[in-house]
Amino acid sequence: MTGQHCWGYGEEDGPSEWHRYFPIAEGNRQSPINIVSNQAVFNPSLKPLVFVYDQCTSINLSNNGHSVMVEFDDNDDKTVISGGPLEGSYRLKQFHFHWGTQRNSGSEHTVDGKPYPCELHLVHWNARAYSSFGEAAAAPDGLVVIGVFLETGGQHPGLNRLTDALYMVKFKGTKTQFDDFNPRCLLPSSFEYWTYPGSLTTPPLNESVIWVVLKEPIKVSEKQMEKFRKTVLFSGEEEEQRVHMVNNYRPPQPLNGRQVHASFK
Ligand SMILES: NS(=O)(=O)c1cccc(F)c1F
Ligand SMILES: [Zn+2]
Repeated sequence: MTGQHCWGYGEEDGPSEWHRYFPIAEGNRQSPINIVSNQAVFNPSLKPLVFVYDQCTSINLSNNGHSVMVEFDDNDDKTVISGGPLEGSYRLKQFHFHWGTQRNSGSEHTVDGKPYPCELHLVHWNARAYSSFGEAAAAPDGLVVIGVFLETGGQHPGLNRLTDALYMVKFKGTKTQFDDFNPRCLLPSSFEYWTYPGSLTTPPLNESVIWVVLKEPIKVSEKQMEKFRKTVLFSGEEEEQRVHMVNNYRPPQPLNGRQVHASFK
């Protein structure tokens, strides 16, 4: 493990080892967490979430060795979220996923101890207060990540364009053009959510994220989940070992007295 370049999800370099190079791993506002639904406090002052995604410009789909990610043009306020617990709007930078080997593990957040097979993260940054994503990622109110649970059920038509393109980003460090993908199709019908102050769930684990986890999962088919599990690798094309990208999730971290708020009763 050398600095921010080399960490993973294996025995030697996985979540239990991250504290060696990223001591904030043992901080007091780490993510993910287990959400205990009957301890979440309904906060009537929380506003509805507003997703302004219609003018979004997706750029590429890539495999960064930790997840598969779709990046967006964030040079202006075309694609933002506002409302909810937020002051002002936050710009969409990228979305990515975390998943397991079968349906009883894979998500990062859990609800009453229950994991989902996959979790989508839509990463936004505070472009009003900071001049770059990097600067925002170092600030306590710099980032907002929307967490969406994926549950297995019927096929999700909107996800097919992505799962059909995964073969293009099989290896770590590969990317492919990916235009005109509007992530609104990956949102559930209800925008009810839990929210709490937390961190990135991967190194550098900055404690700069306002988490907004949607209660309603979206349904994807087992076949679509299998595409994630069987197509993309942690390893690069030049590496000897071919290791499927699975179980790229950090387990829940101590709440350390944080309050989880609910937008709903
Ligand atoms: N898993 S995660 O959503 O916390 C995350 C991961 C990498 C970079 C980020 F900006 C980020 F938000
Ligand atoms: Zn994530």
